[in-house]
Amino acid sequence: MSHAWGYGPHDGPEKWAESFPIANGPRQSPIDIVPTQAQHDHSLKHLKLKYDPATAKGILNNGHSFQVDFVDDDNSSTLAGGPISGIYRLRQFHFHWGSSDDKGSEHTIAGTKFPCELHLVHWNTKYPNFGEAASKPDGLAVVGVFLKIGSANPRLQKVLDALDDIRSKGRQTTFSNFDPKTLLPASLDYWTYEGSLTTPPLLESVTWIVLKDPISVSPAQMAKFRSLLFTSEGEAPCCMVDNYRPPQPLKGRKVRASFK
Ligand SMILES: NS(=O)(=O)c1ccc2oc(=S)[nH]c2c1
Ligand SMILES: [Zn+2]
Repeated sequence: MSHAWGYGPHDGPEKWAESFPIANGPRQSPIDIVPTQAQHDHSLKHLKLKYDPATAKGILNNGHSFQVDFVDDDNSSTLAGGPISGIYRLRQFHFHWGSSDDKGSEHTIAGTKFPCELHLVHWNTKYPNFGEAASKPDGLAVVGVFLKIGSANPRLQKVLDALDDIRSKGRQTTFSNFDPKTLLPASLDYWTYEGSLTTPPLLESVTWIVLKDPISVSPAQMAKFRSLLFTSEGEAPCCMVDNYRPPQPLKGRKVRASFK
């Protein structure tokens, strides 16, 4: 049975529970982060990000977003410290964005939406691979970064320039020698909470680490994101926009802050 899902009126987030009942689970993502309700936890460590640009492998339009994939067969590109124990390997990064600049992020801050959100996806090396880790409560750690409209961000440009080659669903091309650390803001202050994948299968296996400070993106750069298609070559083209899930119920979870 196909569990085809998307972001439209007939297959979007309001319909996902029909095929993925965990959509109504106790630790779903994203959430609205309310800074005044987040508790500063001084035991939270600094994030330790070690990324080797040589592990960048390719860039793919998967029909829901685009992702940059990394070689993850050793500990060349990893996340450690922060709220997690052990070492997590970088698997891929991708984005979520809106059809206009007033929406697009998945997490929100006291109700404020950003035009875009970056997710850097890592898996716990106590498990043999990403697929196994994705089914464990401590299997994944995703670093979320907000993008805010401002001056053009030169660090995004190599990624955006590759989008012309992957306009349609299923298109991929090589993407090498890229350090995702260049996409992070100067401050690594973060909020953290226990959540899930924000797309089906919505597995409740993610320790979320959402950075407080955004990076910039220009309106012209946002137009590049919106030039992608949800659809394959030969299908009626449908612009890839509004590929975000709205905030989900907190259900008693605590959000901790690494900063005062
Ligand atoms: N949007 S996200 O929660 O970062 C995320 C990360 C990795 C994923 O793998 C599958 S499958 N769906 C995913 C969603
Ligand atoms: Zn995501």
